[in-house]
Formats: sequence, C-alpha cells, structure tokens
Amino acid sequence: MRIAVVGGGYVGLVTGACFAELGHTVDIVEIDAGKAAAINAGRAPIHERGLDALLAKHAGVRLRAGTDYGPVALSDLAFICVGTPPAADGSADLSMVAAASRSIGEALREGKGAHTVVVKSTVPPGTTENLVAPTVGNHSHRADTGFAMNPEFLREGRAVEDFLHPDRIVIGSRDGRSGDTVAAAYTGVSAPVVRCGLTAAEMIKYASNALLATKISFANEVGNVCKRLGIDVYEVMQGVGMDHRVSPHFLDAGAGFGGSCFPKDVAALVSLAEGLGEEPALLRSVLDVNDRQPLRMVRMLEERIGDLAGKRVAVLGLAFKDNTDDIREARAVPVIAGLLQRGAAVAAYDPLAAASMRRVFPGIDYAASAADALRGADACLVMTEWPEFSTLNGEFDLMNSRIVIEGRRILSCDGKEGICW
Ligand SMILES: NC(=O)C1=CN([C@@H]2O[C@H](COP(=O)(O)OP(=O)(O)OC[C@H]3O[C@@H](n4cnc5c(N)ncnc54)[C@H](O)[C@@H]3O)[C@@H](O)[C@H]2O)C=CC1
Ligand SMILES: O=C(O)[C@H]1O[C@H](OP(=O)(O)OP(=O)(O)OC[C@H]2O[C@@H](n3ccc(=O)[nH]c3=O)[C@H](O)[C@@H]2O)[C@H](O)[C@@H](O)[C@@H]1O
Repeated sequence: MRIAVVGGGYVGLVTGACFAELGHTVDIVEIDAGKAAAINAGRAPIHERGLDALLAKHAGVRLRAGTDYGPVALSDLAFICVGTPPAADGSADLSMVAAASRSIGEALREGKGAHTVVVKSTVPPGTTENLVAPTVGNHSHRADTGFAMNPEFLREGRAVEDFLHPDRIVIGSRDGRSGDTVAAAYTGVSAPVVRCGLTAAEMIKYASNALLATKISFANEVGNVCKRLGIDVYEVMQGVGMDHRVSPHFLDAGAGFGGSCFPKDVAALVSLAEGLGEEPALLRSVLDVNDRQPLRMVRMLEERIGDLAGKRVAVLGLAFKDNTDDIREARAVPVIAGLLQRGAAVAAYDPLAAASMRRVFPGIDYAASAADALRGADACLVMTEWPEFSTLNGEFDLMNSRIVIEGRRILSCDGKEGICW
C-alpha cells in the first residue's frame, strides 16, 4: 500500500516508520524542512526507543520525507498527524488540521483512483465530518474521496512498541470501503479492531485520555487524604487496583500528569462539553486537582524546612515522564517556578531534558548527574520517574540534609529517613 503521512512529529514519524516496517511504502509530508531532512538522513528528531533502528532500516528505502504534498496524490491512504494544540480558551486549535486538509485537497486534484483521508490527530468529535471532509472536498473538487478517523493511543517513550502492539485499533468511517482500507494497512498487527462512525472514534480518543487522567487525579486526591492520615497511598492503590474492574494502572499518586496530551485533551473535552451546554464538573476537577499537585510538593518542603529563601534545592527529573526529552506541561516547570519565586537556588538534573528546560529557565544550575545536583543541596524534589533514580542511595548523603520529597514513587533506597511523599 502507498501511505502518505502528513506531519512528521511524534505521532507522524512513529506512524510512518511503523507502517514502513509493516511493508508499506511511506511518504512523510512535513512542513519543517529540517525535520524532513533529518528523517531522510535516518536521524530521528525525537528520542523514541526503537525509532532509530526503524529509520536506519527504512529511511531512503520504503520511507521518505519531504515538504511537498505531491505524494498524497499517489497514496491509497493519507494520514493527518499534525498538532492540535490548546487555544487560549482551552478548546483544540484546529488551524493545522484545516491547513493540512486544504493542502491534501489541492494535491488530490491531481490524484487518480481511490483515496482515503484518515485523521489520526486527536480532534474534537465532529471534526472529520464537519471540517476535514468538506475542506478536502472543496479543494479537490472530488466527491469520491473516502474519510476515516483512526485515533492514536501511543505513549511517548514507548511509542514504537505501543504502535506495533496496541490494545486495540479504533477505526471510524462513514463508508465501509474506507474503514476496510485502513484496517488492511494494519495487517500484521495483532489487536482487536473496533469499527465505528467517525465521531464515535474521535470521542473514544478523548474519553480514553480523560479517563486515564481521571484515574491519576483520583489517586492524587486519595493520596492527599492518605498523607494526612499518615498512610501510604501506594499501598492503598495497590489494594484498590487488584479489582479487575479498576486495573492497577494509572493509579500512581504524586506530582500529577504532564505531557502534551492529558492536560490539553481534558481541557478540550471540558470546552466541548461547555459549548454543548453541559456542566463537566468531574473533568474540571480532574484538571483542578492536577494543577494543585506540584505546588503541594513545594508547600510540603516549606512545612519541612521552613523558609526556602537562600536554600539550595535539587530537582531530579525535568521531562514530563521518563524516556523522553519532552518537557511540555512537565510538572517540574511549576515546581521550579515556585522554588524560584520563594528565593531558592535550583540545581536541576535530567538524563535527556536539560537542554529543553534551559530554554524555559536559563538562569538555574544544570548538573551533569544526579550526584552533582544533590551535592550540597538542602533538599531534593523528584519530579520524573526515570529508572536511573531508583538506584540512588549513597548520593543522597552528598546533601546538606537528606530531605527528599518524591513526586514519583521511584526511589528504592534503604533507610528512607527524611524521605517522604
Ligand atoms: N505525542 C503523543 O504522544 C500523541 C499525540 N497524539 C495526537 O497526535 C497529534 C500530533 O501530535 P504530535 O505528533 O505530538 O505533534 P508534533 O507537534 O510533534 O508534530 C506535528 C508535526 O506536524 C507538522 N505540521 C504542522 N502543520 C503541517 C502541515 N500543514 N503540513 C505538514 N506538516 C505539518 C509540524 O511541523 C510537526 O512536525 C495531536 O493531535 C496529538 O494530540 C495522539 C497520541 C499520542
Ligand atoms: O494522547 C496522547 O498523546 C497519549 O497520552 C498519554 O501518553 P503520554 O502523555 O505519552 O504519557 P503517559 O505515560 O500517559 O503519562 C502522562 C503523565 O501522567 C503521569 N502519570 C502517569 C501514570 C500514573 O499513574 N500517574 C501519573 O502521574 C506521568 O508521569 C506523565 O506526566 C496516554 O497514555 C496515551 O495512551 C495517549 O496516546
């Protein structure tokens, strides 16, 4: 099959590389010429386990990237994988989806045979039907294009594995042929396929992210009560998660959820619900609890050591989670801002994300290792679940005092004296 992937970011590049691995011929259309060149040179512009190996195997062979939409006209399937960032009011900004749809429409004017346009970006219910399909149609002047919606559930840092071994593949379509063509592209991936309408597929994605985010905020709210009671929320949630109706996943309390998706997708669902005249009280609370968690950590530290002015605080972990250099909505950002506001000096360390964070906070110290960040620190806040932090132990002895607040339950050192969450 010939597949065009529009947008070569986290989702587009992983989608393109994995479809090439499944045997398809893939063209990535990416407006950023630098990214396209890197992909063609076999260099992943993002850090994703397994991606370099796929690029080494397929770049220049079955996988090509460029800024030109020409390959769309030759494709059986064109996947839209551009960003849908939050607008100022929390709703999804669909300008990139609209622009991509226009360009796809123009390209399809030259196309022969059957084409299916597939939305993979996370978009509010109704977008494929009411924005993408009419925009493509108005610019292609064709009525024979098929449309499908195939949401993506991959996690950053585990994207290749998630794409090739998903829990399910959701395919929304308004005609059977389009849905069948998308399903055929996944031949070789073993997973149940959910077939539904376009709008239901869009809603499945929002509802999935919103439910996962809700589990985390629920665990955090219960965790805050557990803290007052002097009991361990992880022990409590382990007991709760053993009920198969709940599942043990996404019940880890701590600093709250970050990343480019949960905060924006829950906000977009809130905005959508409000626009429809609903009162999304639960979803608003999910965001509210999440917004408060990072500063709770700073306040816990103040309760513990008093005024933070002039204190040196090590912040371990800057990425929004482990195995990525992505700092979008990372919980370390409000924590560092809160520490600086209180006059503390920050020594930060992250195995991958220091360069990105330096653009946000150029004036703080960036250490080359966790040990360097901890040396001489009065306290430490752990913000990311990096596996390498789990083995830290003697390094905490380099601190002035062994006060460590875990925003992620990752430390396994013995003698957890002074260590709390
Ligand atoms: N990052 C993630 O883990 C996941 C993201 N999603 C969703 O997938 C979508 C894409 O997200 P990311 O890949 O993270 O975004 P991204 O920002 O990393 O990548 C989007 C890419 O599209 C390119 N682009 C923008 N407009 C274009 C146009 N008109 N033509 C060609 N290329 C264009 C940009 O230059 C950028 O490289 C979003 O809707 C997001 O919510 C869904 C599942 C997982
Ligand atoms: O739509 C998306 O973009 C993606 O959003 C999330 O993936 P991702 O944001 O990459 O990362 P997660 O592993 O879900 O973690 C998100 C945040 O929640 C936090 N988290 C996660 C689990 C938990 O129990 N507690 C918790 O605080 C993590 O530390 C991280 O900050 C979803 O897990 C993916 O299924 C989805 O495709």
